[in-house]
Amino acid sequence: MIEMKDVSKTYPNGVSALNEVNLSIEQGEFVYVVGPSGAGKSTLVGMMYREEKATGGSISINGVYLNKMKERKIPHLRRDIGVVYQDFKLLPRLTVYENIAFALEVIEETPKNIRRRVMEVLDLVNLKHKARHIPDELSGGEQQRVSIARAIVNHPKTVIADEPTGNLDPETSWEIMRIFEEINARGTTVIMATHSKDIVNTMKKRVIAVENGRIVRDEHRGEYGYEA
Ligand SMILES: Nc1ncnc2c1ncn2[C@@H]1O[C@H](COP(=O)(O)OP(=O)(O)OP(=O)(O)O)[C@@H](O)[C@H]1O
Repeated sequence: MIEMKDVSKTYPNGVSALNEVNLSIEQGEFVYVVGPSGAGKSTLVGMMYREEKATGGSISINGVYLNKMKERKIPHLRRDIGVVYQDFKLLPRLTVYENIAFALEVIEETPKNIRRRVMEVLDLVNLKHKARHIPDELSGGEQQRVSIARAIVNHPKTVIADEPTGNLDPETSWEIMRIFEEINARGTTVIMATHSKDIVNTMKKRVIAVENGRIVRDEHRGEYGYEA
């Protein structure tokens, strides 16, 4: 469960990006975060994995309070939260296999378990045949599938995605969304900031709308609510 109580964020330059936000997300939910450009979506989801630190209020994930967390504990937190970015953030010199295995090597999994688990997630995203390729040899959609595989390889309880289809064409975006649906169906919480009206309106999930750093709407089976 993720809980935010009166969470605010003012950046060092004085920009107030979030204002006393309250929200609660249960394990296993699928939540879209929508809103105009600059509304505070990235700031909101970034605070859930301590990419951004709140300047007011409290955030907890499964009972762990993120704003009190010491910097050295952050890698530990990230083991339980998978993150997917708009621009994939794959390591360019490593193969697909190595990009995914890396997350398991740092926690000193046995080579046998690493191999089994990497092949399992590659199978889930349908990319076993590209295991030995480097990111540059893949399409955008394939690179995003690798980054999703990397995000879930540790069996995180939560996956946070910040505009994961922002760089992809509509058809490829739907392939990516089917993978997120599958991940969510297995019990993982999925929280996704997006500008995709089509996806939000078709999928009928919980929708949280942010405007000027405040939550202005929180609906189950919600709509995008803005022009695309
Ligand atoms: N590192 C930063 N330093 C200062 N201001 C920032 C920083 N990051 C974001 N902001 C400001 O905070 C506000 C919220 O930005 P944020 O990126 O969270 O919005 P967003 O809804 O994700 O926008 P977009 O849809 O364009 O990605 C904006 O006014 C933005 O300019």
